[in-house]
Amino acid sequence: MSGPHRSDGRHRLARPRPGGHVSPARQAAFAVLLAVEQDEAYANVALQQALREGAWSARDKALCTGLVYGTLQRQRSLDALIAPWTSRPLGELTPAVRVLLRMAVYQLTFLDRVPAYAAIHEAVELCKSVQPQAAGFVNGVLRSFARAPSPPCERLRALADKAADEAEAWGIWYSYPTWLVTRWRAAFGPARCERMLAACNEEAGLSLRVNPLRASVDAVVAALAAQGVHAEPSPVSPAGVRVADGFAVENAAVYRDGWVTPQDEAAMLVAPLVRPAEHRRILDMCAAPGTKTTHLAELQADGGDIEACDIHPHKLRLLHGALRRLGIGSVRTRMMDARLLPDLPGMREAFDAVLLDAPCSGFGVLRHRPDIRWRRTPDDVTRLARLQRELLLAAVRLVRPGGVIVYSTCTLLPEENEEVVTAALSAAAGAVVAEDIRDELPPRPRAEAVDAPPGLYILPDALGTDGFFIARLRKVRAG
Ligand SMILES: C[S@@+](CC[C@H](N)C(=O)[O-])C[C@H]1O[C@@H](n2cnc3c(N)ncnc32)[C@H](O)[C@@H]1O
Repeated sequence: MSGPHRSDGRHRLARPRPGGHVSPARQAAFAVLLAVEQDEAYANVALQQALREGAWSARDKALCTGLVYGTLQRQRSLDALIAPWTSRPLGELTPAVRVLLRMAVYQLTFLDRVPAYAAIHEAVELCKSVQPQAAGFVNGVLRSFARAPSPPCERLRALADKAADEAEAWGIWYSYPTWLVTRWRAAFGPARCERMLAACNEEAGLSLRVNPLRASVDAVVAALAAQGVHAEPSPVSPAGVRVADGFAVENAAVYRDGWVTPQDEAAMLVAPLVRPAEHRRILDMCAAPGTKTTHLAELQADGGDIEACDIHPHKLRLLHGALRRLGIGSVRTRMMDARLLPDLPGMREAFDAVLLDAPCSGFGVLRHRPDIRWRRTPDDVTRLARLQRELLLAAVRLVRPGGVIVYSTCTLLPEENEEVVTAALSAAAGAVVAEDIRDELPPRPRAEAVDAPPGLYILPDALGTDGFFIARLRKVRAG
């Protein structure tokens, strides 16, 4: 393979080899951030790969993760803070120097427990190992930054106050692209928008969905307690368990033995709305890596008939692994563009229920994917909305009269959500109608869900979960 990209999105990480002492956490964080900056690596994939490659203490793992996610998340704020201290615009520096400055200024600004000398010294040592001629420059910028009289947060506030308008000011202060702030303000109102901006910068907790084929919520809580891990039933989903920070679930028996699947609690609300117990033949159109497919099968006690489709073979392999681990036998998989499914023989109106958990811009999962905010553009949103409309129209052709379609995304833009469903309702000319799903939600999300007819949102500031949009349509006549 010639370039840095591989078909599964994984990356070759070039580790720097500094001469002076640099903690393994900072070395690895730098390698991941550089891969994101210069090779457009996905941060979560590159980070997982880096963490798999070493024997990590829990402390180093947490520091590395915090540095990668924090630096990416706060990138706009950091760039604004750094700009006054460099003679050249940041965009003209090499990716390595840009990343080193951001990583160090992130520590100097947002991490109270990291001493300034450690952040600066290790940035300079790392610089010597990758671009020695720039080490003096990095040292000078960081020392001047650290010596400035006012605290960095005050300086950031002053920079935000100078912005042209409130959306730009929040973009600098909370570190988001202005276009996204503008759209959230328009969709959810200024007060809610500001709460969402703050919430998506919080660290995500770990939640697990319990596989009822193998265990109960109480049994999982007890098994974890026996290992000294605090867990408690989720207040959001009856299938969920919240687990204490820092728990490495992939190494735990409850995971290996198929008792649990890591899943955000808002995502756990989607599959029950398909009403799997009432619908035997279900199509999951965009299924991989299968977190919701397996939930559907669990809710059918593995006694239904589920077809799971996805366009990407490497993601379908993850789904196959999940089926094996969870002991599920009622799911068949198919690799293809789901928009073409209605053209296959025997597929038209063949399903009692269809789940379309559509590919989307992902702005509801910023806590897990902080780099998305810089990666996605308004053009991506327009392109995704077109794909979503086409997929939903295919879903209408695939479900039988009387059956249901659940449409969900983990993004928070009307263009990809209520506008997609509204367009499908009008294109279907009365063949499908929207259903009110609020009363079928568990009590906490029922109280917190925000109406966005023909669907609803679970917003990320409400329950400490990711943000989701969910709508359900029922086919009332053939068409
Ligand atoms: C939001 S993810 C699905 C997540 C999955 N439902 C889960 O809970 O694990 C969207 C998926 O759609 C797939 N996809 C994108 N375009 C597609 C298409 N035209 N047909 C089928 N799958 C597609 C992507 O590969 C991705 O796995």
